[in-house]
Amino acid sequence: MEAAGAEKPIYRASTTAPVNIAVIKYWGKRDPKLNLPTNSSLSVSLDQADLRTHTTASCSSSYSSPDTLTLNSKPESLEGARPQACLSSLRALRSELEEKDPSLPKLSTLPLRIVSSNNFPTAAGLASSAAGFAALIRAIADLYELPQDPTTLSLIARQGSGSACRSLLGGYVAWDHGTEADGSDSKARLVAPKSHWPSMRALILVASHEKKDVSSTAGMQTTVQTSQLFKTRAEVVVPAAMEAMEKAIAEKDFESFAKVTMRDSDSFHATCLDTTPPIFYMNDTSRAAIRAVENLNKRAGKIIAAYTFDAGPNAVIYYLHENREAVVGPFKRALGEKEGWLGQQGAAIGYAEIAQEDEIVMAKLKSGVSRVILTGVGEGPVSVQEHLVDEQGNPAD
Ligand SMILES: Nc1ncnc2c1ncn2[C@@H]1O[C@H](COP(=O)(O)OP(=O)(O)OP(=O)(O)O)[C@@H](O)[C@H]1O
Ligand SMILES: C[C@@](O)(CCOP(=O)(O)OP(=O)(O)O)CC(=O)O
Repeated sequence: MEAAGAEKPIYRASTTAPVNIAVIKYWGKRDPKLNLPTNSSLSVSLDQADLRTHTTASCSSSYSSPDTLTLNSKPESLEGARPQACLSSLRALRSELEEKDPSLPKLSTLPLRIVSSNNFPTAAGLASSAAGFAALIRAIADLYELPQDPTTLSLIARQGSGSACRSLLGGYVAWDHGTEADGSDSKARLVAPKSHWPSMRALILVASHEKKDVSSTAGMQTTVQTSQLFKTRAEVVVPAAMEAMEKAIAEKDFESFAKVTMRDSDSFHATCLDTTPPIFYMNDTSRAAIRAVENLNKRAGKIIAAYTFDAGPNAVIYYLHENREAVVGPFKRALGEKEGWLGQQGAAIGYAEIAQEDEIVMAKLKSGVSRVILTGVGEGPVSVQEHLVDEQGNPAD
């Protein structure tokens, strides 16, 4: 935290936070108010060089109430129960510090001015809420100089958006569902840091920039209420998948990682289809991506790519760096004219021939994919000195 200006100081702290894409999906709440999940989940935090939220939290007695959030240059409400739960938990932790040490400035009593920017489309199924809430919590925790570790802070982020708790850590991250009624054991856990398995990559085929029609929050509530498959998924399918996934990560066994990833995505979307009324997050473009991945695995004679889909049609395809030509090459041939290939990773990959069996699916992808993102496993939130609020307390350009 740093303070600018003497009389009425502007206190500021800034952070970036990663997007995470789950390989075992969170879907269903056992307690909607505390945002407690029915099942555990596991994700990969992605490289912030490619996808990140940058947030500055500031407070000052020169600000007027209420607290404000500016997201991508537009005002965003903080009035909902979820952001309010996060803000009051963080203020309570700061006021504990202030009570213990009366010499500390009483930041917990000052209005907050938060400015944030996502370098990717917001609310298009690219987990913006996860990176967004993780950055919000981390930036305010840094502003308040809270001593709590990321796992403890994940308890707060979870109340903003469930998947956000996993973005407080880098690498391979689990969110244990926990069993306590108050949610005190429902938090993020580091399964393995990025350094354990740094060669994991992700090719994201952005199939939609549109805001989705059924939000994750609403969709999972309807699934809990109406799906018959849901109970088996939560009680049988996911616990077995979590065990298999943790083993696959520990052993850096990509084939197992991929099998579990694809099966879990299929299981989650089957549960959505089993909801009344049914929820369709995947579209023809998504299904073409599945076929393309199946075909390239068949050609390789082993599993070298794994698809997964969140609550939207975008495909995330995990693969290892050593297989980049075989996995990404055919997509580059078909989608080379789309935005997203110019970065270091995309430029290094050659154009592979499109196999005959891929011609139809690649044509579908060509018409349905708007851009690609090449990224990989990354680190957790990082404190930065670049502030989005200037020394006078105004949003910086
Ligand atoms: N940088 C940010 N800071 C604070 N809140 C954010 C930020 N970015 C996104 N959000 C919040 O998250 C909301 C979008 O969440 P939503 O769940 O609809 O989409 P998504 O996260 O992209 O998709 P999904 O979670 O299903 O993958 C935004 O409307 C906003 O309220
Ligand atoms: C399909 C998912 O991406 C669902 C994410 O749901 P959210 O975390 O957005 O839901 P809320 O807790 O209601 O905010 C799967 C996942 O990320 O695990």
